[in-house]
Amino acid sequence: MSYQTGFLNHFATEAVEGALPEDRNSPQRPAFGLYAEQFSTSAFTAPRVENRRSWLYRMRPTTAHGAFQPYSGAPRFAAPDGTHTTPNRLRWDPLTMPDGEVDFVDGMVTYGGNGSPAEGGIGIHLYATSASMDRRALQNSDGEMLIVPQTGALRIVTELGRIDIAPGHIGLVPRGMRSRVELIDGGARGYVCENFGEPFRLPDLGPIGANGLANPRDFETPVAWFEDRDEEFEIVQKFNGKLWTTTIDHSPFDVVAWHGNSAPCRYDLARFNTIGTVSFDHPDPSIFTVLTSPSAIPGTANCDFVIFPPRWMVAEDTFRPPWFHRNVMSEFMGLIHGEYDAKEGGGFVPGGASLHNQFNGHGPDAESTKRAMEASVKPHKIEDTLAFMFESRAVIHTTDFAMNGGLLQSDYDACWNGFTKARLP
Ligand SMILES: O=C(O)Cc1cc(O)ccc1O
Ligand SMILES: [Fe+2]
Repeated sequence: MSYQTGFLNHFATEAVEGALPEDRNSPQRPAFGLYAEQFSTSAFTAPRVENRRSWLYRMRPTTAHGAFQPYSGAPRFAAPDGTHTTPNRLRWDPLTMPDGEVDFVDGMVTYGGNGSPAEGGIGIHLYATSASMDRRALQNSDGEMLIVPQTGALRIVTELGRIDIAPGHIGLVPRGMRSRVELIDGGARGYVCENFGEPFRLPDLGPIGANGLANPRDFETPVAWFEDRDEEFEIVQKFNGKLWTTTIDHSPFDVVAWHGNSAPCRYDLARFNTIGTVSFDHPDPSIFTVLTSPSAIPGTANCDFVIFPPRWMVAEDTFRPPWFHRNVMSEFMGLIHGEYDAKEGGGFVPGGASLHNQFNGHGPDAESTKRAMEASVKPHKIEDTLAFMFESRAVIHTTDFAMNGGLLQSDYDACWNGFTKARLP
């Protein structure tokens, strides 16, 4: 597998020499009879710094297909309808692996979301899959997909090339781009943030300076790759919250060359340059932001993707775990491996998830609080752990599966029982 490095670069790549026009985007007759197609994930007139588009040179135009029909698979891949929205703190056990052959599309399970593909917002999904997608592709017209594997490595075949992601990596597929998810080493499970808002980008660094957090050069975008297969392929399209299907008589992965800045990429979270306090107090978790999707309100994200990676804790005279907290932003968390430092009492396990919706109090469980208050604050390395958060400006609505699917823990609130009352002088 070959990659080009950099975040949002203007890349140029060809799988066959001479396929990529050098001097213009749309020659009268592209090389070898290829067809030029512009793929736009921003409005044509978006400011240059926001403008995202690529030019694809493919064996057949994407237009050659019949009408899409409603798709009847993927029974749990559907936005919440608003009837299960709750202020309660929620925590879930991991998904069980499916019986039989279930691919990435049919194995998607929506837990929550907010907004809509038209107005922005996010969809939050977990997946459990036992089979590679074969002769079919997913086109998500509603949102960009941030894929966070928890077990099992994935090969994501996209129109612009292939990326491999194992647990500890993330993959990012642009809105509207076709992709196929293949399993590299058997069954796989993980999380997906579907971003209806502004595409993810690196956060500003402010006083941190020109370097740090996720560095642009650690993002990897595939080189052009195509397959020449004259067989039936199904295209499953997510469009305005619903799934549709159509069939074409060839592989949609027939892009021989492309150039541009709207492209899939992967990132190894181990490359994250984690920054924290070297004096006192626990910084706000925004210090751990990998990628952000801004809203129209400055500094108030449609979605922040935040990680809690291995790191040194050195703060003095400080309560080191996450503090107790009520937040205008809503917080959905997952755990890739290890233990999260605010939940040492157990219950938040790899593959599981939690939701702390807008303004509902949360923070370290009683066990973590006790340990942190009694600990001697010597330098201590938090190791073998990787948690993350999808943080969003609007309430996260939950689905029927999230509330009644058998994985919701009934006793989550109890992790905050037993705090002794302060004794005043
Ligand atoms: O566990 C959480 O809820 C996420 C979180 C982490 C942190 O370090 C500080 C605040 C916060 O909300
Ligand atoms: Fe929080």
